[in-house]
Amino acid sequence: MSITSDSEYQCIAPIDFISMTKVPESHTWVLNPCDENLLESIPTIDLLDPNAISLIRHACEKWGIFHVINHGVSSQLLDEVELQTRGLFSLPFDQKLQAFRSANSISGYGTCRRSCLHPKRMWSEGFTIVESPKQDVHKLWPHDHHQRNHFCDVMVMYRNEMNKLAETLLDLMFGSLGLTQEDTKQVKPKTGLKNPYGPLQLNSYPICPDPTKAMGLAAHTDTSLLTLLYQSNTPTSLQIFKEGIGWVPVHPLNGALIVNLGDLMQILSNGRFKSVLHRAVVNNTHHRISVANFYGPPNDVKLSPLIQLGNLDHLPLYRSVTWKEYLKIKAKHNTKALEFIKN
Ligand SMILES: O=C(O)CCC(=O)C(=O)O
Ligand SMILES: [Fe+2]
Repeated sequence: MSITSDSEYQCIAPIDFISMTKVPESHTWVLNPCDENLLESIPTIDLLDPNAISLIRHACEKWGIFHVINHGVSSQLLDEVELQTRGLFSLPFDQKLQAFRSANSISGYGTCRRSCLHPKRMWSEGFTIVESPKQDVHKLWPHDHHQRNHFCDVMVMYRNEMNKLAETLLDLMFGSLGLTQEDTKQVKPKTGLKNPYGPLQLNSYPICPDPTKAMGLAAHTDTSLLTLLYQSNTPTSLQIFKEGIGWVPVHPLNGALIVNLGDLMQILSNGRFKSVLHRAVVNNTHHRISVANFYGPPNDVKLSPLIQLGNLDHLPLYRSVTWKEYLKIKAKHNTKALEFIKN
């Protein structure tokens, strides 16, 4: 496994959102809204653009997030991933609970792992795939082996495509800092391992009777090196926090994938690239889904700012940590975690 178990987090079961006609007290948040009329928007990078490398560097320094187009992942595969994800979350609630994740595991059905860090619950449910999804999927469709096999095949294919794309993007990002593939090879997942990559997270945001009072996914940064996110073409839900502006909406862009930087990238780049604070809100007309592929190094590789290489010639801002150690710090300090490994 390339990630720690979630014993640091308490497992909290979702509720049956379909049966809710109002937002219960347990799920009521006070939201500081986002200005939907903002003209600012995240950059879009065309991977076929000859200037892609410098555009990526600019996007990573200024935004920590961008849309990527001409990424080489087929629209048929993206459509199928959305269809399968919708199929899973449309199962009866009792059926989904059969695959409820246990206290010492990450995989399966449940609420966002960070739910227990907040006094109120979120308006979302998730399904996490760490190694093979086979066991959990068996609990969801016990009598339909065709459906089970198809779901697993689609998700495995998608993960492979995402990890290939993440690798390409990582080379471009590191390359833009003057780092070579040799410099960075130890922080990349190792294909020889049983399960070299981070988890795949399927997110579902059911229709909400009062979106002004509910939170889909609370503000957080990802711990990964980078996250590749697919979002359904439903009303805008993802928002990022930009210093000096506030919450900026990330509108769906047909065929594009979202690339967002995680804390490990901020550490490796010695703060040159920023991990992005983001959250998801909900709506009262459409069931939204998103699929996040968290890409990162093997669990036990020590990561420190790559200052002696490339053109990161400053004192290291962060001490070295493994992904596993950092997840423990994150479970305790959430969005303040990076402060705790500052030199
Ligand atoms: O649903 C989204 O747009 C965001 C998902 C996300 O941030 C996550 O899974 O970490
Ligand atoms: Fe995230």
